[in-house]
Amino acid sequence: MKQRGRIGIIGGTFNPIHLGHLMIAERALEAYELERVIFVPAFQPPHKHTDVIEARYRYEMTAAAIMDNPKFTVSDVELTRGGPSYTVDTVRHFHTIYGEDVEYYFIAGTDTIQDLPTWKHIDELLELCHFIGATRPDGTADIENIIAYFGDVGREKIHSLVVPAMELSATELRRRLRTGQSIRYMVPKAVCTYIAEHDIYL
Ligand SMILES: Nc1ncnc2c1ncn2[C@@H]1O[C@H](COP(=O)(O)OP(=O)(O)OP(=O)(O)O)[C@@H](O)[C@H]1O
Ligand SMILES: O=C(O)c1ccc[n+]([C@@H]2O[C@H](COP(=O)([O-])O)[C@@H](O)[C@H]2O)c1
Repeated sequence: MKQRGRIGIIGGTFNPIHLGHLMIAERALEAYELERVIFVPAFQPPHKHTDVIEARYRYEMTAAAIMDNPKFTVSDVELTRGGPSYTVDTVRHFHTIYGEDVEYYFIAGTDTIQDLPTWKHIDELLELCHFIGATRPDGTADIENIIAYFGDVGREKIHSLVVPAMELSATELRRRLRTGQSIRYMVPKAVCTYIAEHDIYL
């Protein structure tokens, strides 16, 4: 039987995108032999309601961040769709575009994986894609409870990936920017330049 191609998807608010996101995408690509990873900035992240800048800026920063990696691409599907950015709608969209010969791996931090039981149409979503939970140094590294919660499907579809601990978050970056501190070496140079040129995070 022909082996199905594998595509990674990393969804996020990317407010702003940082080296933690890029590192987990690269590690997932390598560990799961993904052909490429699609970065999908959320238009309206379902679980985040405050302190989110306009989607266009977050999309453009993401495009700038991945520019030098031919295996990384960015999709505007959630911006175009508008409304709350439910992952099930996004993965359905990719299934429609690329057909059934592709397996999808949604890449996330373990903090995100902890919330999976509350996601829209999670049972359908677990049929449509795998999840890779990259360890995050915030006490949410153990996702065994979530894997067990979903039983056989959880054991088949949710995977834990140990990655180097990077104590980086967009929250911390926004805090640093607002207090005039440096974010150099925490985001790609192109993202530093973009933020400086667009006067965002004032
Ligand atoms: N340092 C990190 N290590 C591992 N995973 C991360 C890291 N930073 C973010 N992620 C994961 O990347 C995905 C997208 O993250 P998101 O855009 O919400 O960034 P964030 O840094 O968590 O943002 P914020 O601090 O605003 O909540 C999430 O699944 C998150 O868990
Ligand atoms: O589909 C859902 O119900 C759902 C609920 C919470 C988060 N998500 C997705 O998970 C990704 C990470 O979300 P966040 O809020 O940590 O940036 C992003 O792509 C969100 O759209 C999706």
